[in-house]
Amino acid sequence: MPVLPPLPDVDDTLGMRAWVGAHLGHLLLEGPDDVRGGGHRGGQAAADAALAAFDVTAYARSRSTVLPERRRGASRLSPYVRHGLLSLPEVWDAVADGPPQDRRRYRDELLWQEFARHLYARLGPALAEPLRFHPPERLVEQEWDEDMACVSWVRAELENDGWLVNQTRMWWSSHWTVRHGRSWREGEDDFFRHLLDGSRAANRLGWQWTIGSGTGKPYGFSRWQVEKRAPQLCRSCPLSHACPIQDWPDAPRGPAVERSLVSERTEVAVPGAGPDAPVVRGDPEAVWVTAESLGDRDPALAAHPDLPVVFVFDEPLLYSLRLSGKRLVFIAESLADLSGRRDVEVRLGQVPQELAGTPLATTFAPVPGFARHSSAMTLAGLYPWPWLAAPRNQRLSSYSAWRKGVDR
Ligand SMILES: Cc1cc2nc3c(=O)[nH]c(=O)nc-3n(C[C@H](O)[C@H](O)[C@H](O)COP(=O)(O)OP(=O)(O)OC[C@H]3O[C@@H](n4cnc5c(N)ncnc54)[C@H](O)[C@@H]3O)c2cc1C
Repeated sequence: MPVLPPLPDVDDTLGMRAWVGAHLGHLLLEGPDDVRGGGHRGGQAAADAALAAFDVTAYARSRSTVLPERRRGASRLSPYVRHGLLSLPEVWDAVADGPPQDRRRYRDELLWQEFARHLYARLGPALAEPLRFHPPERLVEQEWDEDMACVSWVRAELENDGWLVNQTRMWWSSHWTVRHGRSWREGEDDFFRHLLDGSRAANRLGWQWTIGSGTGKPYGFSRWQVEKRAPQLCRSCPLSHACPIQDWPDAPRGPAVERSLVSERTEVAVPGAGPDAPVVRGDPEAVWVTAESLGDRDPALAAHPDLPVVFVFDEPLLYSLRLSGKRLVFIAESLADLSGRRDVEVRLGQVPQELAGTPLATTFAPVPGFARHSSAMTLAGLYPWPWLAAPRNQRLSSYSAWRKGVDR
């Protein structure tokens, strides 16, 4: 496949949508003609500005606030964390001077992200299987009431912005699976198509924890949470006097999984933790950046400041995923921003074929796709992933068991 034409300027919103529509539109959920951006601008400059503007004060109290938006305490940094524009260690350090309670709570959430990455590094695609308990079973399918203000509002925010606070992710996933018995795998795929921070690691962990597959305790979503976190939604709801979620859902946990991969210290080779130090086997001619690590401070990019950079949109993968255009706009903006400082070539096709024959430097990524592709490529330099706490065979049976094995 050809090298794609140069990206528009990162601030050229219309140009960027047109570029994504023209070159990637055949792979998108919405098709080529309805490409829109989400609620975050991609790129290192936007990521650095968002981190600089974030104040962790009052995070512990207001992290779960849904509305009004100005009272939300969540950092909204997740799309930048997801795509490696901000590493977990640098976000960790950025809150060092915050009030102790807020700093502790915030860092705890960063560790949940790290826990998700450890799970995915160790289990790979098996993270899509229930970890300890099967999902709760529903024998009678309840009617899904489209008029509920809370649920339809969450849906609109997901589709328009591609970002939700943690609280409403839990509402939606509980409503979907715990109350309605719908497949959590389908719900997870749907989130993945829209969320700008969508990662298999954190998304699968979030779904498994909400529906009780990780803990045996499904999270129940009912009117009570909406009244507490976003009361204006209940006030505006046409079903306010006949609320379908007035009571807690009947949420018995599913049966235990017979052979739980997280209850044993299972060693699964792919993708693993990656190298602890750079592995240099030759002279690279280019740096290959992946969607896991698009920032200027990517270790391979930083080690080779004068080399050209190459990124490949993985056509077969994107064809099967059918992502919303806003996700690819975010990635294209990130590459456009990088192009302001580096010589960036963007390609579309099968990753190993596109890069065949070029000795490359790259940063290890703890996802199965990296292991698959990189084994078929010529890697002259492989750089370590910036872990917050490197995997050392910690227990994965629960967050608290894992946390005990982490030196942070
Ligand atoms: C059903 C469900 C699906 C989810 N899917 C994703 C996903 O695809 N990608 C994703 O990054 N997060 C996911 N999360 C976790 C969490 O909701 C988001 O990370 C968080 O809402 C992002 O907003 P923020 O940056 O303002 O977070 P903050 O509250 O400011 O937290 C700071 C950072 O910590 C990390 N973090 C916070 N909470 C969690 C958590 N529960 N699990 C893992 N990491 C966390 C994120 O990197 C986040 O940017 C999901 C949660 C649920 C319940």
